[in-house]
Amino acid sequence: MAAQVVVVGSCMTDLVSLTTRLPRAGETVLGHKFFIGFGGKGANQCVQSARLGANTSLICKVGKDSFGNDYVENLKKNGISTAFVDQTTDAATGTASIIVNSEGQNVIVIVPGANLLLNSEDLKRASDVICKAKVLVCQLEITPAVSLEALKMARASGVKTLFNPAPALADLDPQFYIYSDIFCCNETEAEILTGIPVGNLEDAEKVGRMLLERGCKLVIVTLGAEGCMMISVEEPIPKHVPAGKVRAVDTTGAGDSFVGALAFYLAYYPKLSMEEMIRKSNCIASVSVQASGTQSSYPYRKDLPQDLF
Ligand SMILES: Nc1ncnc2c1ncn2[C@@H]1O[C@H](COP(=O)(O)OP(=O)(O)OP(=O)(O)O)[C@@H](O)[C@H]1O
Ligand SMILES: [K+]
Repeated sequence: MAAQVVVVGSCMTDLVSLTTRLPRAGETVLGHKFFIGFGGKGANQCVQSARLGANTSLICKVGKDSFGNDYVENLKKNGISTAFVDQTTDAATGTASIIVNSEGQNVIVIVPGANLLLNSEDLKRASDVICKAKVLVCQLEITPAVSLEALKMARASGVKTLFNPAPALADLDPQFYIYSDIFCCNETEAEILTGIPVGNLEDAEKVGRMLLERGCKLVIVTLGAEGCMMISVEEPIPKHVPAGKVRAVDTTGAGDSFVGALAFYLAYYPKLSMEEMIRKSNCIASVSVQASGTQSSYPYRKDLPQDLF
């Protein structure tokens, strides 16, 4: 079965230590808990899509090391095709070393490692899968030029492109706007890209109009508990799509849950209106904020209200 949702993006192993306080330079502190999590925006989005029932393939690079081996296992457990997951000896699997103190403050070191070695050759090897997809999803945790090339390959084959400009780059190549059918950013990314601080719906609408002018066909700005703002060339009057009220315990990874869910609806329910797809994706992301962690908080189709399908 060909993958309907193809993600070109990152895998990161999260190494999380919990301590009472953060160490100062040169200091050693004793932590009380350690755990390893699977993260990276590309993999997160792919996992959420797969858990909703999408046939998925992730195009990425990890190290030929124990973290890389474990990551491949994790993708397989989620039913994701790993045919284009490459393991390299030239760099380590991407890691995020995270220390969290009892006030919830953190310090984080990200080493992208193998993610930055994903290249044009890897895309060419996967071109058949990219060109036969319904939806291609990209972010910016790999070399941006590689993401852009993947978007161009998809566009040339009439594959819908969903681009999440995260983490944001102030000097984003303007071609990204043109090659994104759907450009989906959060408030921080919106501000870095446009210089407009987003504190409310009106600000998000201004961002949306500016990004349409830059060449996007459809812009979504996610607004946390407020849901999303959408605006498109076809429907230039901005719409607010609210999220349901829930008790949030940990919003980490909500943006990736939203993007993964949206990719699923674009691929499998193309006749739904965009507003309805966003409403359903809000529902799924709002489930993820009610559990801790990133992928560990992403819901499976069997545990969701069946009217979402
Ligand atoms: N408190 C909340 N209640 C309900 N839904 C939420 C809440 N926070 C986030 N969501 C859902 O998740 C989506 C994405 O959230 P947000 O805009 O915070 O993304 P983000 O900043 O990229 O997230 P993160 O960086 O924490 O992964 C929202 O559009 C909404 O659907
Ligand atoms: K979460």
